[in-house]
Amino acid sequence: MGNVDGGLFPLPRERADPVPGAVHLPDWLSPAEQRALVEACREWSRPPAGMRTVTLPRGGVMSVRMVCLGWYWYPYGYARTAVDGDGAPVKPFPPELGELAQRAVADAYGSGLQEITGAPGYAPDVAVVNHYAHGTKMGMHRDRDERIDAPVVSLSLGDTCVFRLGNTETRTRPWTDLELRSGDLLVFGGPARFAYHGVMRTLPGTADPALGLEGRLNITVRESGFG
Ligand SMILES: O=C(O)CCC(=O)C(=O)O
Ligand SMILES: [Fe+2]
Repeated sequence: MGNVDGGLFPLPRERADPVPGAVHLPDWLSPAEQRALVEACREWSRPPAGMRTVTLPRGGVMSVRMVCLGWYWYPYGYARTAVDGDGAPVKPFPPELGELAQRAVADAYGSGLQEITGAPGYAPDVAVVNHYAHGTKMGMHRDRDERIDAPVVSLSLGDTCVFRLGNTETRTRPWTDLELRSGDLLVFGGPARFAYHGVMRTLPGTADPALGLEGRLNITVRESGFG
C-alpha cells in the first residue's frame, strides 16, 4: 500500500524503475519550475500553430488537446507546419526545454546512462504538450514516429493521473500503473522506449490551486532523429 496523500506531512515518494529503462522521479520539478512551465505552456498554446484537437485517420477524435514544438506531430508522422491545423509553421523547440530534458535523462539514468541508446549525447528537438481536461484520457499506444530510439522525457503538471506503462509487445498485460503527480518526471528509454503506455484517467482537483491550471498538462520531450 503506497502513501495515501493529503495529510499535512505527506511521505516523500521514492524513485522507481517500473520496468527496465523506465525511471520515475517524483517531485523532480520544484513548485517554481512547475509554475514557469505552466506559464510557458500557456504561451505555446496560443495561435498560430497553437493548441488543437487531433482527429485520427479513422475519424476518432483524441480527447486531449495538443500543441507541438520543434516538429509538428500528427497521426502518424511529423511535419514542419500545422498540417492538420491552421497550416502555420510549428513553433521552435526552446533550447531551455532541451537542457531541462538533458538534465532529466542524466538524473534518471545516472551511472547507467551509457547503457541506454541515445542517452549519451541526448539532443532532443521535439516537444508535445498535451492538455487533459477533466474526464479525458489517452489510449494505449507507442511513441514510434521518431526515427531514433533516444529516450522520451515526460513531465507532469497539474492534476494527478493514472499512467499505465505496459510492455513492448501488446496493449495488454503485463503493465504497471503509476500515479504521476505535478512535478513528476518519467523517462522511458532503452528497453522501455517502445513500450505501450497510456493515461487511464486524471484525478480532478488534485493539483495545487496555486499552479493556476485546470486539469493536467503533460510535456513529452523527444529526439526526432530527422537531422
Ligand atoms: O500524458 C502522458 O503522461 C503521456 C502522453 C503521451 O503518451 C504522449 O504524448 O505520447
Ligand atoms: Fe506517448
